[in-house]
Amino acid sequence: MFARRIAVIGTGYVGLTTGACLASLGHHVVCADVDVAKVERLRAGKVTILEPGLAELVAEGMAGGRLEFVVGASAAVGDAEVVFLCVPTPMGQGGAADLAAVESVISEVRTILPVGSIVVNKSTVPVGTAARVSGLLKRKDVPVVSNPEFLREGTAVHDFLNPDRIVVGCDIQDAAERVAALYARLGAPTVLTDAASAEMVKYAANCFLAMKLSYVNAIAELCERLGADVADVTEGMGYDRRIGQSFLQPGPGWGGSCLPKDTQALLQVAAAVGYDFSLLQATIETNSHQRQLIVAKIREAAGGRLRGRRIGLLGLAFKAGTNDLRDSPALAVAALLRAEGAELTGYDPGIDHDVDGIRVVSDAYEAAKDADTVVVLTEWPEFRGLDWSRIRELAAGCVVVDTRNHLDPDALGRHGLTWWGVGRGHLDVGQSLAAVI
Ligand SMILES: NC(=O)c1ccc[n+]([C@@H]2O[C@H](COP(=O)([O-])OP(=O)(O)OC[C@H]3O[C@@H](n4cnc5c(N)ncnc54)[C@H](O)[C@@H]3O)[C@@H](O)[C@H]2O)c1
Ligand SMILES: O=c1ccn([C@@H]2O[C@H](COP(=O)(O)OP(=O)(O)O[C@H]3O[C@H](CO)[C@@H](O)[C@H](O)[C@H]3O)[C@@H](O)[C@H]2O)c(=O)[nH]1
Repeated sequence: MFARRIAVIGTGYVGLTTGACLASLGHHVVCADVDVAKVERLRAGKVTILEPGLAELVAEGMAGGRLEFVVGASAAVGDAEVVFLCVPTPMGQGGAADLAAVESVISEVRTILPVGSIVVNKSTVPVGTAARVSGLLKRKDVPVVSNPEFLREGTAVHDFLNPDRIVVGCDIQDAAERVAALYARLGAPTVLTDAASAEMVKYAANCFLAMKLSYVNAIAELCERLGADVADVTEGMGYDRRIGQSFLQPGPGWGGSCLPKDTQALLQVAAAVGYDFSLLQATIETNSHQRQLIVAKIREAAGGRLRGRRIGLLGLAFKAGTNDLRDSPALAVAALLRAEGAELTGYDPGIDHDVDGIRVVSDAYEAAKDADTVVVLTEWPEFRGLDWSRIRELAAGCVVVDTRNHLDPDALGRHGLTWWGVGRGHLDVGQSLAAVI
């Protein structure tokens, strides 16, 4: 393998992981960000996002002289052979992806990119963006390649180094092959395609995952109304290899920094070409409805009203293993509870500051203290091992609403608590789950 000189623009979840992992594969990487304080922290070896193994890889790369951090894209690209764009593409007006950061980097570096270098788009961008970036670059010698990233937050390093697949798209085959070669050591299946198809893979995959989750949340609601147990239903579905066991866990709705914006963006892209993507629209609406259903469940658990009720929230991040609060379903549910007059105290292992009107405390017991209802919103493993008899003593009420079906219902029942899951019925004090379903 040839070590390449690589620039990575943007040092967030994707950029920092890409930079540190490519350095660990032997490449020489310069990472750039506009956020001066972030660059200073990274230079001091401080990684503030919660990603297992990332701080260690950053330290290793810096110590080995293969990874450095600079302020501003122009300071990174001077002698780069390959330039990765890992900047945000947030939801813009009307739901379309906002490409301002991508465009700003291109206008910053277009005249100083080395002859024959390659621009690689790793940010999630709508079909046609590679062509648009090419047009902005006005550099016939610099191909633009689409190489979408599929890592998940909380397992970013693992996912980057053990990908299910690498997708590389460019209308110039040689450029696509040069980018694919950077990952050769990973031995992953590689899809070499045109730029538009590579861009489409990313949205098609994320929207499919969102659709799977909305579907399973709808099935969970039906299970609840019909007296079936969604855990057994999804297990039974998942053994079918065409369906698979993963992404079948019902919850308070899907969220995070990607699925919500990417579903909206594809909807806009579809509308722009005259296609009414009602399946995707329903996927989004079902997700928003799921939050209402969860709030209705908490309201019922709290005795039919939320005004003045104290609700103890366990988990605030959009899923376990991350301290990312962007588009967190937990915060969306919390906002609805607050709008109905509930008083919220919350605990999350990754969060140490108050958020959106939620008084954030430093452990689960403090969150449960005096709570009329305790609600699990994020599936942190530590919640399984809580001392439920202590929670029973501290809380004012005795219902735990487990929106992730994460806890052991029998363990709660043994300590005088009533467990309410999603799509699994209720477990009242002294009952075992088998008795109610
Ligand atoms: N977070 C994920 O799990 C994930 C996974 C796959 C793909 N993506 C996609 O990757 C892209 C980046 O996502 P992220 O979560 O890493 O974002 P992020 O917000 O964590 O990080 C983006 C970084 O880019 C920096 N930045 C913004 N403008 C810049 C500029 N002009 N020059 C240099 N730096 C600049 C920001 O300061 C920030 O540090 C998005 O398109 C996202 O959809 C994200
Ligand atoms: O069975 C499940 C699985 C997930 N979720 C929820 O779905 C959301 C998204 O989860 P996940 O996909 O693990 O999070 P992300 O880190 O946002 O990763 C998604 O978005 C990234 C950014 O595009 C992609 O790279 C990843 O492949 C894609 O999984 C979260 O709210 C989860 O709690 C469930 O409710 N049930």
